[in-house]
Amino acid sequence: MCSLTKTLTYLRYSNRVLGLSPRLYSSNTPQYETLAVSVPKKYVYHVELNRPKNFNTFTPTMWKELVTCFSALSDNPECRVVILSGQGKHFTGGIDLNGFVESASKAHELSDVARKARFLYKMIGQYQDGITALENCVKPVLAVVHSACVGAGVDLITAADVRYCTEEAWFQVKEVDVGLAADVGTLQRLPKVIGSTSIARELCFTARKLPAKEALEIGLVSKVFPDRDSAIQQVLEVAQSIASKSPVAVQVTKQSLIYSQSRPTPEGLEHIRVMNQTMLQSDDLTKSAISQATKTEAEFDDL
Ligand SMILES: CC/C=C\C=C\CC(=O)SCCNC(=O)CCNC(=O)[C@H](O)C(C)(C)COP(=O)(O)OP(=O)(O)OC[C@H]1O[C@@H](n2cnc3c(N)ncnc32)[C@H](O)[C@@H]1OP(=O)(O)O
Repeated sequence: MCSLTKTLTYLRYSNRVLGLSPRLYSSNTPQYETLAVSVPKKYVYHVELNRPKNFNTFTPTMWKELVTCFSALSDNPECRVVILSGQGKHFTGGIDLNGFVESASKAHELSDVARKARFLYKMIGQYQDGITALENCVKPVLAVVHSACVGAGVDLITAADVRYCTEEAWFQVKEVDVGLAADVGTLQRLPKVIGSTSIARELCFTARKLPAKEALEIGLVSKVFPDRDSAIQQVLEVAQSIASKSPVAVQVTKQSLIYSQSRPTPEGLEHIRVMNQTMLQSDDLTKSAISQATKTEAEFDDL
């Protein structure tokens, strides 16, 4: 082996062992089996569902990796905003039906109803955690959907902060068609996201395909782009704009929105009051004020 090949082999090996990838904007990009993480711009992380040959369907590994990945990004001071998209033909075809049948059939190996129930209760909880990981991540998550977003995909994107899609994208709350009541978030989040229980219930009961145009009309997505590349490019600009602002202000804003979405207003007000009795003392406040007054860009410390 020539010395250059040896060096490259060593670098690839040490990066893999250390969980690092040689990226320009960060020294901190762990890789996963079902998710690809990159850092396209400073402070902007891109998470891609990475099972393109299987339409990015959700496997037991993917549910677990969503938790690990979004929890790591939440804790990563170099990350200020996350873009979530899918590789390949579709954003996602939902849960991997073969894997799901296999996992669920493990319950049937148990002889007693209480033990079967406990097994399934745990499994559903683990899957719910994979979706809720997006909400628990204090950095804003911007989802970009192209082509199909089926079943678990809708659960996933309704836990994101902002949603965008391409013109040929479509959404389907498919669960009733496969004999399930959706149980990892759509029933709880979709009505709040679109602000219409009537439309949400119609979509959940009928499992009809919702095209991009209608998704925009009902407020499921903020904007529709011609194709995936232009969508990612434009959303990258939104992400950079968010990343340029005080991470204290942005992250506490997300925490307050999430906390308040399922609580009465007085509780939300108390929560932000307690948060801001500390956060208003941050240097970010002064830096932002100076930047606004002088029309200059502020540099904020990592958070
Ligand atoms: C505790 C429970 C937690 C979560 C539960 C979540 C529930 C769900 O996610 S419900 C939704 C489940 N998904 C589906 O029902 C997928 C339905 N499939 C489709 O809509 C389409 O196949 C497609 C994903 C949009 C892809 O369309 P297209 O590009 O036209 O390819 P096809 O020819 O339809 O499919 C090719 C091949 O892929 C198989 N396949 C598609 N999706 C899945 C899947 N989710 N799991 C397993 N296999 C899937 C499809 O059956 C075809 O297989 P062949 O053997 O080639 O026929």
